[in-house]
Amino acid sequence: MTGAVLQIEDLRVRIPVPGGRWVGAVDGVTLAVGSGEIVGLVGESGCGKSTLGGAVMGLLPGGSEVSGRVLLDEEDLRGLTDEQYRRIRGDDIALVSQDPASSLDPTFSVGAQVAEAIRNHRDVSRRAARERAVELLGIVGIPDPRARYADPPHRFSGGMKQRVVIAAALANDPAVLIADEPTTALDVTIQAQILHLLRDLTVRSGTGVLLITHDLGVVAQVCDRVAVMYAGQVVEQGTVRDLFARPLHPYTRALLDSQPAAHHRSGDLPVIPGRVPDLTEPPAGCRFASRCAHVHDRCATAPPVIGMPNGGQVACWLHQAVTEEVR
Ligand SMILES: Nc1ncnc2c1ncn2[C@@H]1O[C@H](COP(=O)(O)OP(=O)(O)OP(=O)(O)O)[C@@H](O)[C@H]1O
Repeated sequence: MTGAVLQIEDLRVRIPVPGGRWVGAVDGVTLAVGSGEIVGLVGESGCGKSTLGGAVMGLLPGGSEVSGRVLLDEEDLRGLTDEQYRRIRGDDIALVSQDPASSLDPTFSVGAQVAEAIRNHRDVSRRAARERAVELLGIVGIPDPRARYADPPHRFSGGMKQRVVIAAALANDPAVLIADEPTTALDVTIQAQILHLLRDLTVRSGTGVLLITHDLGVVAQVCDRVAVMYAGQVVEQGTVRDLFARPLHPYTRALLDSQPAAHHRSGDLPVIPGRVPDLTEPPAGCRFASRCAHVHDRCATAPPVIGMPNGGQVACWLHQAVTEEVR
């Protein structure tokens, strides 16, 4: 993609674990997010989604080894010092995570926290930051924001807290927002409101969003494109419309078939028979082979990434005859 605000190229992340071993949590991921675009990153627990988000945010477990490139507006973030990273975090790149309560300081008012997010990165007066914070609280749908400015987080519901977190994250118009399961802790109706809020705000500001979720229902609601991650690798990516209408990878199909029905509790995880392989010793060849109904001798060799005529990509031998290899 040209003009991507976030371009991830052949990213690999290894995390050290006891016994001198390494978890290859992200293994050769290439992915782009355009301005104002929402790209869903889906997969079961343990597939490396949060580690990928952490690599973009510069927030990985100590001792992790990273290779590949993470370009933010064409600048490679991988060479940044901790201090440089601290400066761009909350400014050029921002994070909204699952639990709004842990993102907010219980001892400060919500308004002060949004104002601080502004003053950490902008040389503005307290008064100007306060006015902007009131405005932002209004934009994210906090009723009567001037009156609620001084209230501490515990006076807000989970959904309202997440709105405050979004206000703080978008305070400085970041180029990229990493939203890691932003609605998993919320009930279904509130979930939809928060997702639509994110969609409206980021499309309007041109912020590119990487939306990490295990829930394809969330992807269907707000994403433009989606990347399906399995065992540290992206196995399929494409537009939401194409991928839902015609999933190509057997893992994508299994994920779609396993999504909890609408009446189930929100936050339920998909259930696919078998489990994600141990990423300290990933299998050679296709990593989904042991769970795949279409497994074949050739799956003992890692499949190529194949470009489809509609612009999508899939890493599966089933489609090799269809078009050309991308890499
Ligand atoms: N701090 C850590 N120390 C050791 N291993 C880790 C650490 N963080 C992640 N991992 C491992 O990296 C792999 C990918 O984990 P990650 O949390 O990125 O996956 P995920 O898809 O985001 O899962 P979830 O949806 O449960 O958050 C897993 O095998 C996990 O055990």
